[in-house]
Amino acid sequence: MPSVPAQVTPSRTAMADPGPLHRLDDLEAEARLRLDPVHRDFFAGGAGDERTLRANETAFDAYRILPRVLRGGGERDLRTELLGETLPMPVLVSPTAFHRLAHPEGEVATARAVGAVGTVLVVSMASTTPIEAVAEAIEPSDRSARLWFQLYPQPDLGFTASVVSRAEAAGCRALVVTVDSPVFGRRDRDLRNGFLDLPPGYCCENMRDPETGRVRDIVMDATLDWARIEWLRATTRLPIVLKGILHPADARLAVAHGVDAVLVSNHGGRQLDGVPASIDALPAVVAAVGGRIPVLLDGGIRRGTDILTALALGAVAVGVGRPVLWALAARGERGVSQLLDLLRAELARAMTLAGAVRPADLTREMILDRVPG
Ligand SMILES: Cc1cc2nc3c(=O)[nH]c(=O)nc-3n(C[C@H](O)[C@H](O)[C@H](O)COP(=O)(O)O)c2cc1C
Ligand SMILES: CCCCC(=O)C(=O)O
Repeated sequence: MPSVPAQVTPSRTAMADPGPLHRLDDLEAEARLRLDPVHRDFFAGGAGDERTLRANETAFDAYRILPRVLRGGGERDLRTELLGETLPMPVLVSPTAFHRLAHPEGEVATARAVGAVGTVLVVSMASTTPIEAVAEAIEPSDRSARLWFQLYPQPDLGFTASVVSRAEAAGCRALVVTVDSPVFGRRDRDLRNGFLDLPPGYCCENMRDPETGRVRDIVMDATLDWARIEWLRATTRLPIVLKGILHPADARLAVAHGVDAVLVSNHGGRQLDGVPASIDALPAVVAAVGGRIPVLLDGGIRRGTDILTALALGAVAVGVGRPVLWALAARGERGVSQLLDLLRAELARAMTLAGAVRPADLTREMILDRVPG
């Protein structure tokens, strides 16, 4: 397998205290200074012409918040019920691969930071730290991160079952099955950069064969179908979240197959270019599901007002992907905590200004859509 060409050596000297974080955007700028440009392109990039990647963020421009006033309420309460648990806020960390390319402490640093706020970290199947080590890193804390495990179902059912068992044994509380990747998206930046595999010394630790210790490649399986979801349903007692639902008909099928939640996502614009921005696909999925299971969303969430918009349009919670990688690369564990604190503070302020005390107070009528730019 080709390794990554040597590029700049990111500066990893002892980080001075980066100070407070005022804007999420600052993290990306700081990360750019520290990351190998090839890895930065892998994190930042999308498929094809990156139309969907851009749309994920810009689509929020077409929505306006119609606030209510004189509703009082004092302190905001961001607590969110999801899959039988109470999260401190409606924000999850979406699964992203290869955190050790962002920071030497990788997924362990991410998990500790997520633990500090006690929300959900969806650990990628393509994590560069084994799920057991991620779980151990957060064990001693009383405000632990809740770990969910993201799965690319593999054609080898025995191996898939063994990965699911590992996730269960490590204490993961849900299985997030990615269904938008029957084949890998075509990503021009990575092709140009020759980034086809992890550099020496890193691997997808969750792909280690329990018997041989050999690390398998992740297979994007074009035979994946609803029968395999039924098989998974019968294989695990963990709640199953389908990640990568965009079509309302698929959302209805998800409900019919006993899935516990759907995550409206286009994989951060990295799979099929030309699909709608996640926020634009959300309302039809919410309508199709009709409250029977929770609907989550990721893609382009960068501000508290983006979270507010998604919740008002019917999402129960949202995920963030790239911002976590920028935070990790820029400031390590502290950066990820600062990012989550910033999103929480921005959401609380936006809710206060919009007259909502709790997420449940955010309703469809508070959003005007198709506002011309
Ligand atoms: C560098 C990178 C790696 C990703 N790796 C995975 C992955 O391993 N599994 C997965 O289901 N989604 C993966 N995703 C998609 C994210 O879970 C999420 O859907 C997306 O990043 C959300 O959009 P955002 O980056 O605009 O927040 C990845 C995204 C990025 C940017
Ligand atoms: C095999 C790694 C998959 C990571 C991924 O899902 C992505 O880059 O979007």
